[in-house]
Amino acid sequence: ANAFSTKSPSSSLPSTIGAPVNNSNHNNHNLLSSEDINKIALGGVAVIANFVPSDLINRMRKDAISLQKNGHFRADGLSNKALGSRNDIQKQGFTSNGDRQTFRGTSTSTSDAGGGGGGTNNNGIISWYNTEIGDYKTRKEFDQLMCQLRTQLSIDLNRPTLISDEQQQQQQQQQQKGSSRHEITYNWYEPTAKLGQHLDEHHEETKGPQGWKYPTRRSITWLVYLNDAWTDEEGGALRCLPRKNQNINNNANANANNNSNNNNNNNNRNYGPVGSHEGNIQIGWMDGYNPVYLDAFRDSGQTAFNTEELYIIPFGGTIVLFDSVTLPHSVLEVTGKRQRIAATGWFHEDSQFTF
Ligand SMILES: O=C(O)CCC(=O)C(=O)O
Ligand SMILES: [Fe+2]
Repeated sequence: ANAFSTKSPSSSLPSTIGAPVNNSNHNNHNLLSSEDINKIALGGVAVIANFVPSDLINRMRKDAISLQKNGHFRADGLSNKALGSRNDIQKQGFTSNGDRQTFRGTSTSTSDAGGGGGGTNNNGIISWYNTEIGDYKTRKEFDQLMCQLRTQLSIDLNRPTLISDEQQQQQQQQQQKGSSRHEITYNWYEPTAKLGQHLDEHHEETKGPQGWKYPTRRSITWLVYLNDAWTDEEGGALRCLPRKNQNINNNANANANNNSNNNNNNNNRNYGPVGSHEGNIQIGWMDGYNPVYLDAFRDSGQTAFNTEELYIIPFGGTIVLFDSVTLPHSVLEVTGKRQRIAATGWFHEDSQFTF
């Protein structure tokens, strides 16, 4: 299958606020089916095999390997706040063998899950767009595919600020510097490396004063695996805990009506889209009338009880997409002999200062 082929929207959705919309005017950038869009909108995980052509995957893998050889990756893990700044690799105790290593596309991050090495060169050029290292042409080609994807997500998920500064971004890209609104990285796991369970972004409300500090925050996470095939036995699966029973047939009214049935019918407990939209400051999702933030360890956070478990094998060419706030996930230990290589990134949208 050609990753660039147009897929037509199939199902129609209830038009609740913030629900994904079927817009017939976006055929030029229709990389995802409406089924995939619905999964992302409703707290699930979209997984598409062979999304990126194998020729491009092979060139990206070679690029990552050459950047690794030339010392452009940095050990990078999940920071422990008790140990101080996450940028202090030594304090945090990250190692190249035990932790993820990152070749970063930006130096800015609003989240614990990000941060890490690389960033910009002396001219302020983001590493991904640095023409002087590795295979810039290939990284640029991939970047263009991801920009197309972001445009579709912005329209179909009804998250306008995913692309609202498009013009500014284009200017920045012309200067080959990249944009802080799109983090784009290579990630590298040596055998025995793993990554603990985390969320890529947190609800503004659970971050306290920090929550309103940055103009943008992560909105959509994307992962593209670069491994030449991969087997279960090699470990390194992506473990996800998506919301259970994402049910697109339930609209806001069904939500209210069925609320009293919660005890009898747990399967139909959660309704409505996840993420940021009008009047909803980026909750994980609504459980009846209660917002579920997922950051249970934070004062204002809550736990989601109604999740299922999903394991994704990091097979070359596969793309994985999910809402950055909603999905707890981890990378299981790489048990085989090969390195696990991926391109990963985050599309940003505006932080919500008022509601
Ligand atoms: O590589 C993966 O499958 C996931 C990586 C991840 O969760 C992250 O970098 O935040
Ligand atoms: Fe993550």
